[in-house]
Amino acid sequence: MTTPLEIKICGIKTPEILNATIDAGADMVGFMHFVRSPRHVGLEPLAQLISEARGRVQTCVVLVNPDNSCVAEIAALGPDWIQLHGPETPHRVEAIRAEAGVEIIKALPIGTAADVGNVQAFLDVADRILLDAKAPKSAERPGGHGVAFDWSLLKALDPDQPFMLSGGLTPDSVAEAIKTVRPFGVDVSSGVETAPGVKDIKLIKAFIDNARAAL
Ligand SMILES: O=C(O)c1ccccc1N[C@@H]1O[C@H](COP(=O)(O)O)[C@@H](O)[C@H]1O
Repeated sequence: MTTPLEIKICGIKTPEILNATIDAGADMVGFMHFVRSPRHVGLEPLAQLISEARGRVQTCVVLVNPDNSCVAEIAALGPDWIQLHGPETPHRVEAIRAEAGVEIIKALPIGTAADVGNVQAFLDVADRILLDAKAPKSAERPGGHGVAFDWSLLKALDPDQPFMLSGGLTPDSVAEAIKTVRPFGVDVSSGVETAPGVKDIKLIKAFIDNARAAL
């Protein structure tokens, strides 16, 4: 399925929210498998969620610097994508892609012009690049803080290079983000929650509707 804008709703934990998100028109759903996240989903519920979503929406499991056994466990569940959201090097991303046999989204933290310069090194080893805000220094996890970054930094990117945008997007800011940055896709977690890890279907629907209306 080709869509002009790919919309990913991340941090889904329950079948109710999964089904409502699919009904609302998301292109991809993300499941966190990282114990320090308030959106963490263990292996058993993860298997059920992926199975329920299969063929209805693209599925993505978000991992942070996973070891080989974690990669193998997740790959065995058959997600469409694995998102690597930690300090994985290009070499490690390439190895995980080969080991898992699953398409890879590499998330990269953006806070400075030098961070934008890092993107180039991942273009050949990841299937998609996701640009996210850099986590606060004291943070216990590298993403999902609901913090935006300075989108003007992205002017330094090759305009023909597709990327997904995340970091503090909300139903109120997503249209402006799309018009300003022209990303291939958008990704949200905190901005469609009422508390960390608690998704709200009205906010999810508003995010998707506002993103589609921005095109
Ligand atoms: O959501 C988390 O808890 C999380 C933990 C570890 C790595 C990534 C995480 N979330 C991802 O961060 C971006 C942006 O999230 P937000 O919209 O700013 O809350 C998104 O890809 C989340 O999946």
